[in-house]
Amino acid sequence: MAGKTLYDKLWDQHLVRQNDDGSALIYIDRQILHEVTSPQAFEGLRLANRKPWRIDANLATPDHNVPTTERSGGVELIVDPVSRIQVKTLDDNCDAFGIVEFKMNDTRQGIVHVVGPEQGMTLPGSTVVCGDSHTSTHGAFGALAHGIGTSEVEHVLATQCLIAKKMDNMLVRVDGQLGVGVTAKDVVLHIIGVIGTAGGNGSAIEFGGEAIRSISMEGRMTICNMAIEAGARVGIVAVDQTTIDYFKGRPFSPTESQWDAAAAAWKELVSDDDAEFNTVVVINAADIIPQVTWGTSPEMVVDVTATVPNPDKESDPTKADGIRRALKYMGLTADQKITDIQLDRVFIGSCTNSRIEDLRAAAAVVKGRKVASTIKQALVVPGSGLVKAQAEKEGLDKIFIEAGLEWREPGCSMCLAMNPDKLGNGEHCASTSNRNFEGRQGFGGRTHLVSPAMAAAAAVTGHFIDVRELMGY
Ligand SMILES: CC(C)[C@H](C(=O)O)[C@@H](O)C(=O)O
Ligand code: SF4
Repeated sequence: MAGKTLYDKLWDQHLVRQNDDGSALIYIDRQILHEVTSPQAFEGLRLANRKPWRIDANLATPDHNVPTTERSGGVELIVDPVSRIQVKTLDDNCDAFGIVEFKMNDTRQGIVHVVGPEQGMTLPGSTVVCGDSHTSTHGAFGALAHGIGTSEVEHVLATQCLIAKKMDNMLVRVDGQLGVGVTAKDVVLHIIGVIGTAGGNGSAIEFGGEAIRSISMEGRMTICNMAIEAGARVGIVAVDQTTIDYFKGRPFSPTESQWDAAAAAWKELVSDDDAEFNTVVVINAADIIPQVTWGTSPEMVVDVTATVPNPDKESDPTKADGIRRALKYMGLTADQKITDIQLDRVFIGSCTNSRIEDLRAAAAVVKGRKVASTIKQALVVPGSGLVKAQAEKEGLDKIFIEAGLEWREPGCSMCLAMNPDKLGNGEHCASTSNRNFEGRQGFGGRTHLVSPAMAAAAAVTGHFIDVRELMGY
């Protein structure tokens, strides 16, 4: 019998019951909650007169609707009534049910997918869910993590179990070493360019290979974060020493007396050498250079040195139509150079790229430079209050402010238009987030997905530029 993949192992370790119809019941170790997808779940509990089954398995924080400007005035200062009610409702529900919540003005508040790992709430070998598609982020730690719907949030709160169906196994192997100035974001955008936004449908993608092994935990989170953009609900990376080192001393990590046993168990969280995957995709790290999306789907991505595609050169009529539509929405012309795209705003943040390493990368580029005069706004939004504090300790805030970027409070911010940070109609934004759908960052807004270093380079030049060229790598 063939060996097991990491996904198989995690599944088997959490399987409570396998049903004949293919569905199964799996045990959920941790649930993370935010204000958008939890209100009806709590309401459901109330109506059924239930309590959460294991209160301390949950952690909550508001992120999507919080303003990122000065907010010491508390929840009442949220102008939009729907946003205000959502944040207040999360506060009230967590108070009522006794769930630990990092409220808006708690220094530990932030984007759920930054806060969970940072606190050690997400652990290797655990199952983690959240009513949010980018829960795939947590798979970077060798955890089985994916987004769930609101009714499932209620089910997990009530029973600590989830009805699920086992996915296929897919391996995306990135062989060789990444070049200087090429980051995890470029890797995942390149992968999506190769396999497409439906490439991972129905699969749990394990990211492996030499290049992935050499990437930090922050970078692995960036990659797993966008597994969902490749069609997979689950992205996963095997545990190694980098993973284990990340958890030392985090608030919810195993304590001193349990540490050795935990670390020994975590080391087993790798796919067996003879494990069989349903699909294997091999990518050569040397082929990856900084990436920029030009269209309205993450798979519409090219090298920064390339040109915008020409629909007349596309033989598949459906694809040609898709390119035409995207070019129209994006206000771009076929064959235009990517480096000729002028930008209006820059957004450095989101659960894809708002961790300390991302901020360091962006700061290294803007240091000693100024935001181009044609840029209306360049925002830096740390993923959590703790990331913000660390960045300030390192003086990164001063570098950003000095260069003319705005230094904000943590939250989802301009990743999606659920708070005051939005694009204007027709504006182009170099964004480190994960989705470039029509209207994602504001009505008529035009999103280009890039790495933090590339966004920073765009901020100081006003257009896309190969960051390796700017930095003289
Ligand atoms: C609001 C939430 C349900 C949504 C998600 O599930 O991903 C959001 O976080 C997003 O990125 O679009
Ligand atoms: S930062 Fe963006 S992608 Fe991440 S959870 Fe918030 S809205 Fe979703």
